Amino acid sequence: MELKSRIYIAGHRGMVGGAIKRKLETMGYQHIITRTSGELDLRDQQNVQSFFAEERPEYVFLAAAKVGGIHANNTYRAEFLYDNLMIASNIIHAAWQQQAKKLMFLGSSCIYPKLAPQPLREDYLLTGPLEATNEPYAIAKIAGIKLCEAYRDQYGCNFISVMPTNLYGIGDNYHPENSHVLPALIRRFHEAKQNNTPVVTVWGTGKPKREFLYSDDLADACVFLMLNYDGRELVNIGSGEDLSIRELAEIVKEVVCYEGDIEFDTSKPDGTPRKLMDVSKIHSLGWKHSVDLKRGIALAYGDFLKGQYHSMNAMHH
Ligand SMILES: NC(=O)C1=CN([C@@H]2O[C@H](COP(=O)(O)OP(=O)(O)OC[C@H]3O[C@@H](n4cnc5c(N)ncnc54)[C@H](OP(=O)(O)O)[C@@H]3O)[C@@H](O)[C@H]2O)C=CC1
Ligand SMILES: C[C@H]1O[C@H](OP(=O)(O)OP(=O)(O)OC[C@H]2O[C@@H](n3cnc4c(=O)[nH]c(N)nc43)[C@H](O)[C@@H]2O)[C@@H](O)[C@@H](O)C1=O
Repeated sequence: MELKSRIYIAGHRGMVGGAIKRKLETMGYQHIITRTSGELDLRDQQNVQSFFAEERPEYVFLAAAKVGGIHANNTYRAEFLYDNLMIASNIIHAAWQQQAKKLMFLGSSCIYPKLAPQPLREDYLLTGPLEATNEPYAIAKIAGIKLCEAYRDQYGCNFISVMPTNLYGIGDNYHPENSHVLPALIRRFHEAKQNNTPVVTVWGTGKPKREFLYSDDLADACVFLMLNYDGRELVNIGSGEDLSIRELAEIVKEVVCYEGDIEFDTSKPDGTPRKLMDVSKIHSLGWKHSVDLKRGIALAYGDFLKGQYHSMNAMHH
C-alpha cells in the first residue's frame, strides 16, 4: 500500500472507521476515499457497483456495519442480519469486479460458538452453536468471512478477515439502549453523578467476562495487518485479558468518580459467558496492543464529555 494508493474506508464515520482514517492520515496516506451512508447506502448493490466503478479503490477497509450491543442485536434481529449481509456481499463482490488489490473484512468475536473453549482460537469457528442474542449478526459476519475465503479460492482475491474483540474509544456509540456495555456504563455512571442518583443499574448478573480493546489500538492492528498479512485464515485482534462485567462497572465507577451504589438487573440477558480471544497468532505476526483498560476508559470518558458538551443528548444511533 503506497502513500498515493486509493484507499476506501467503508464506515469512516464510525468508531472503527474513524480510528483507521486517523491512523492512515497520520502515516501520510493521501488518497483516502469515503462516503457517508446518506451519500451511499451500502445495502444498495447498484449504487455500490457504480461507486466502485467510478473510484476503483485499490485497498478497502470494510468497517461499515449495523452494530450494537446485546439488546440492539436481540431486538433488531432482521436488520442485523439483512444489513450486514448486504453490506458485506455488495462490497466484497464489487471489490472483486474492480480488481481491488486487497480488502480487509472486519468480523467480530461473537462469531465463535457460545461455549467454545477459552481462549478462542481462530479454528474454533463453526464448531458449535452460537449465542442466541446476537446470532443474526454473527451469521452475517460469518457469511462475510466465507465470502472473502471463496473469492480468494475461486478468483485469487487477496481478501483477509480480522476478528476484533469488544471495542471502545473515540467516537463510540453512547445510545442508552443500543450501545455496548462499556459506553453504556460510562454514560450511565456520568449521568448518575450529575443527577445525584443513589444507585446505578447494570444489566445481567455481572458474572460474564469480556475483553476490551481501545479503538486506536484496533486501527493500528488493522493497518499493520493490511500491510503485513495476506493469509486465508482469520486473525483475532484483542488484548488477551478479560474481566467480569462487575469488575468493569467498578472501574468505570472509579474513573467517573461516582460515589453511589451498583445493582444488577438479572431480567436482562448475560449473553455469552466468556469470549476471550487467543491473540497468539497476531502476536507472532509482530503486533501487540498498547492502551490498557483503565487508561482507555479515562480517554473514552474524556471523549464522551467532549461529545456531551458539543451536542447535548445527541444520539450516535
Ligand atoms: N464496536 C465494537 O465493539 C465492535 C465492532 N466490530 C466491527 O467493527 C466494525 C465497525 O464497528 P463500529 O465502528 O463500532 O460501528 P459504528 O456503528 O460506530 O460505525 C458503523 C458505520 O457503518 C456505517 N453504516 C452502517 N450501515 C450502513 C449502510 N447501510 N450504508 C452505509 N454505511 C453504513 C455507518 O455510516 P454512517 O455513520 O455514515 O451512517 C457507521 O459509520 C463493524 O464491522 C463491527 O462489526 C467488531 C467487534 C467489536
Ligand atoms: C462486540 C460484540 O458485542 C456484543 O456482544 P456482547 O459483548 O454480549 O455485548 P454487550 O457489550 O452489549 O454486553 C456485554 C455484557 O455486558 C452486560 N451489560 C451490563 N450492563 C449493560 C448495559 O448497560 N448495556 C449493554 N449493552 N450491556 C450491558 C450485558 O448484559 C452482557 O452480559 C454483540 O452484540 C456484538 O455487537 C458483538 O460483536
